[in-house]
Parts: sequence; C-alpha cells; structure tokens
Amino acid sequence: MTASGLFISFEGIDGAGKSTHLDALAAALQARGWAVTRTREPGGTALAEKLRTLALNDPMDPLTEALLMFAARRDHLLQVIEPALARGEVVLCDRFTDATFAYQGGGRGFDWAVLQQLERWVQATSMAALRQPDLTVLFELPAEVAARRLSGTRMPDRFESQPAEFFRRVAAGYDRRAREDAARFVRIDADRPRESVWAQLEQALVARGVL
Ligand SMILES: Nc1ncnc2c1ncn2[C@@H]1O[C@H](COP(=O)(O)OP(=O)(O)O)[C@@H](O)[C@H]1O
Ligand SMILES: Cc1cn([C@H]2C[C@H](O)[C@@H](COP(=O)(O)OP(=O)(O)O)O2)c(=O)[nH]c1=O
Repeated sequence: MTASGLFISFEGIDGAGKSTHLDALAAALQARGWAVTRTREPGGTALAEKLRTLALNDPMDPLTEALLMFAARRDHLLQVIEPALARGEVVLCDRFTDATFAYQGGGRGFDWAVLQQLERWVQATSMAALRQPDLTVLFELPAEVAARRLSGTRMPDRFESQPAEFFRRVAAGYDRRAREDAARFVRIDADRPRESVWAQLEQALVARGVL
C-alpha cells in the first residue's frame, strides 16, 4: 500500500465489465467516507485525453502506439494520480500499465522488455521506487462473451474492432502480468451475472481491509 492514499486499477479486455463495477465500487467507497478520484487511461488529463483520441483512432505502428500510451500515463501520473494519493484519496483507475503490456505487448506483439524499460522511466518516483497500483482487479472472460456484450452498444475504436484472436492474445498478456506480480492482482471471473461479479469484487476488497 502507498503511505497515504490507495491506488486501485481495473483491467480486462473490452466489454469485461470494468466501467460498470468501477462505478459501483466508487459509490461503495464513498459511502464508507473515502474521498475517491475516478479516472481512466489513456486519458485523465486534458493532454492525455488528446493523446487518447489519437491512439484510439489514427493508424500508427506499435512503437508509436506504446509511446503515446506512456506519454499520456506520465502526464496523468504527475497531474492527477500522485496528487490524489498525496491527499490520501482512493484512486480508481480504469486501466493502467498492465493494459499496455496486454494490448501493445500481447495483442500487437511488441517487445515486452522494451515496455518494461518504458515502465521504469515513466513510473519512477522521487523515492527511486516504481509507482504501481496497490491493487489491480483483473476481469476475466472469454473474448466471444465480451464481444457479444459490446455488440450494438457503441462505435468500435481501433482496439474494439479487432478480431477475437487479438483479444485472446491480450488476455494472455494480462495473464503473464498477473503471474509476474501475483500479490498485486485480484482475478475475477467476469463471465457471471453482475451480482456475482460484484460479490467476488466485494469479498476480495473486504479480505484486504479496503471495504
Ligand atoms: N456481468 C455482466 N453480465 C452481462 N452484461 C454485463 C455485465 N457487466 C457489464 N455488462 C454490460 O456489458 C457491457 C460492457 O460493460 P462495461 O462495464 O462497459 O465494460 P468495460 O468497461 O470493461 O469495457 C455494458 O453494456 C454492460 O452493461
Ligand atoms: C491504457 C491502455 C489502453 N489501451 C486500449 C484498450 C482499450 O481498447 C482502449 C480504451 O480503453 P477503455 O477506456 O477501456 O475504452 P472504452 O471507454 O471504449 O471502454 O485503449 C491500450 O491499448 N493500451 C493501454 O496502455
């Protein structure tokens, strides 16, 4: 845990149910008196939202894509995440660096070791430590189920329009990250009704003393 606030990220393939449960968790935490900063990546600041629009819509090579994600992250960390943690708040972030490993590393096949180097540059803190979420909630479900949930709900972006095979590689990237840092991850079976997904999330957070 951070000395002051608490940094929680939500991860999973598109359509896994992250936004739905992030809203529910924000409400549950606020009801218990926590100040909550709810944010997302790529995005969260004026500059990072501009980079998000580029990354989600303009064709580009995998290195450019990875650099845009980390550029947006750097601004977001400095402007939003670190100040909120210093104020003692809970930061709920819809995706963080694990998404870069999953989408650019797993999905696009970009070099894992280069991503690790970028992670060290971008997330270095003044204490020479690496800023990571205290807890990462990973929503897991088959790519076909997620695609069915999304069909017809919104215009697909450059990622959402990828075939199921791309999302299987993204899921494999998430699995690798979760195994590399198992203590940070809570893995949720997201192929269940909303109440069951919420119950798994609530139980994990109660077990860690957050709820
Ligand atoms: N457990 C669930 N079962 C069925 N549909 C769900 C479930 N959780 C979320 N949904 C629906 O699936 C769609 C994608 O959910 P969302 O929370 O936006 O996913 P994400 O943020 O991970 O892309 C939404 O229409 C949402 O209402
Ligand atoms: C944070 C991040 C997101 N992404 C992708 C995953 C998503 O398809 C997309 C935007 O994420 P998201 O905000 O979950 O999309 P939406 O609001 O449409 O549900 O960006 C990456 O490829 N790399 C990253 O580092």
